Amino acid sequence: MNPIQVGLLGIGTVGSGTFEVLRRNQEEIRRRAGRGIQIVAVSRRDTAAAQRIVGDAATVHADPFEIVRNPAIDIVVELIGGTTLARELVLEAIQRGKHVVTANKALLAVHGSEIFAAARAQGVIVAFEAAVAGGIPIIKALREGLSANRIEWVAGIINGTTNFILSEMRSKGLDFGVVLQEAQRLGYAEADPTFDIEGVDAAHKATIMSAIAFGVPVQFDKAHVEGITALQAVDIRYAEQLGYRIKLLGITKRRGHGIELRVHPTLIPATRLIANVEGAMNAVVVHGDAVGSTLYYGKGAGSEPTASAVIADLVDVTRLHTADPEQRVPHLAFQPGELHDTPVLPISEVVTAFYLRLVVADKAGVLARITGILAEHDISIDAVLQRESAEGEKQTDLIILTHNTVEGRMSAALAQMQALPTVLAPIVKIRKEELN
Ligand SMILES: NC(=O)c1ccc[n+]([C@@H]2O[C@H](COP(=O)([O-])OP(=O)(O)OC[C@H]3O[C@@H](n4cnc5c(N)ncnc54)[C@H](O)[C@@H]3O)[C@@H](O)[C@H]2O)c1
Ligand SMILES: N[C@@H](CCO)C(=O)O
Ligand code: NA
Repeated sequence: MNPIQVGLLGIGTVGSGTFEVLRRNQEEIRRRAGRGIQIVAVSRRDTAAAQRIVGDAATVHADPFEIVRNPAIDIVVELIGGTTLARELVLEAIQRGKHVVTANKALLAVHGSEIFAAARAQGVIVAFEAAVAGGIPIIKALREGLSANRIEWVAGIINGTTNFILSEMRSKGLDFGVVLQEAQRLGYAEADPTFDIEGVDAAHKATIMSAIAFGVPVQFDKAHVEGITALQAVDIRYAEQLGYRIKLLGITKRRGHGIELRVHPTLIPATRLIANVEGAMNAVVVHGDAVGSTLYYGKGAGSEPTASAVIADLVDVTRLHTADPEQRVPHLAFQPGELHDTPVLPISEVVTAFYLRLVVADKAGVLARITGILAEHDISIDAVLQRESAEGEKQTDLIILTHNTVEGRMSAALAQMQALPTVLAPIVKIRKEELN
């Protein structure tokens, strides 16, 4: 049988890795897929650069629509990124009956419902393993391996750039800006690194996992998103003294009648495996009612690790494209007619424990006043640490770990504490999860 014909839109970090791994392992991949997989056309604005990568193995196009409109192409691989042009290209490819493989989490988190509906109508596959946690087969695990379970929660380090930054800051005492530049040089960071450091990229990925875990539509606009730019070195140190590490986590959880969907810096016990995931590595914990907690670890970014997921999708599509669409794994794991409209809860209804750091006047009665306010709001304390403040004499850093509470209640208590004349600086609040 002739090899299946693939067109690559975008041949940058992930595209060039995809081309190289497919070339290097073509025989192994053919034996698995039952048919060769061949990239026959690529698109990049800088056509000379693309030509240098592909030689005479594929045609090079400045205009990606030339590939989408080429009737000889069976599968379009979208590796351009962004949500405007990528959306147009993907929708047109689907309209023309082509299967799509994409690594574009932003596109799916924002336009996923439209794209999956279009794909269903045309009977084509949209595969996206590379979009979440790069090379880790987490989509496969959630959609297929864990399908017996009622999934309770998913929590992951799903942005390599920020984990790399947090790790380097903690272990080498390096400055935020220096580490970010290194992450960009290594090809981990998004074209616009604010997406990484402000938590948006992790929220895109958490949104996709939430949809697949709970059988709800993708709804990025409902996610609560905080990044790491406000995080201070002093809190990383205090957290360590209390036996915790701070990680940027993407979390989605069942809670009563709703779902929590949030990204924020989080204290996690230093003894958890996931607390020891360093550098650009990713890790995701999935908790199912039958299986308990399972952990998936590996490279979530970079050229060949991400290519590994793109090519796994190409193999799936090659095996399945002739199958009856009813026999395929549904895009969002649940049958399209079986998605529920379970609401995503506002952050005020989310339940977590908290780390608080207050800079207070070093006077008798201050601690009692603060613990009193927490008690008035029915928030119970887990641990208290008092340290000499770097801010100056007659000031003390007061670090409080609380037990679980509803965020709205904590916000009310914080407002009251912040108004005390003995509280001398903005109170730092970081959420804490036990992940057990
Ligand atoms: N880099 C990673 O580690 C990684 C990991 C997982 C997912 N992703 C996702 O994969 C996608 C690609 O990321 P990347 O890191 O390879 O990006 P990149 O910037 O290295 O490559 C993008 C490519 O698209 C091409 N391109 C952009 N606009 C174009 C246009 N109008 N016409 C033709 N070509 C155009 C660029 O020339 C470039 O070759 C993004 O959606 C990204 O979020 C990246
Ligand atoms: N910018 C992303 C790439 C992988 O999606 C990261 O740092 O994890
Ligand atoms: Na993946």
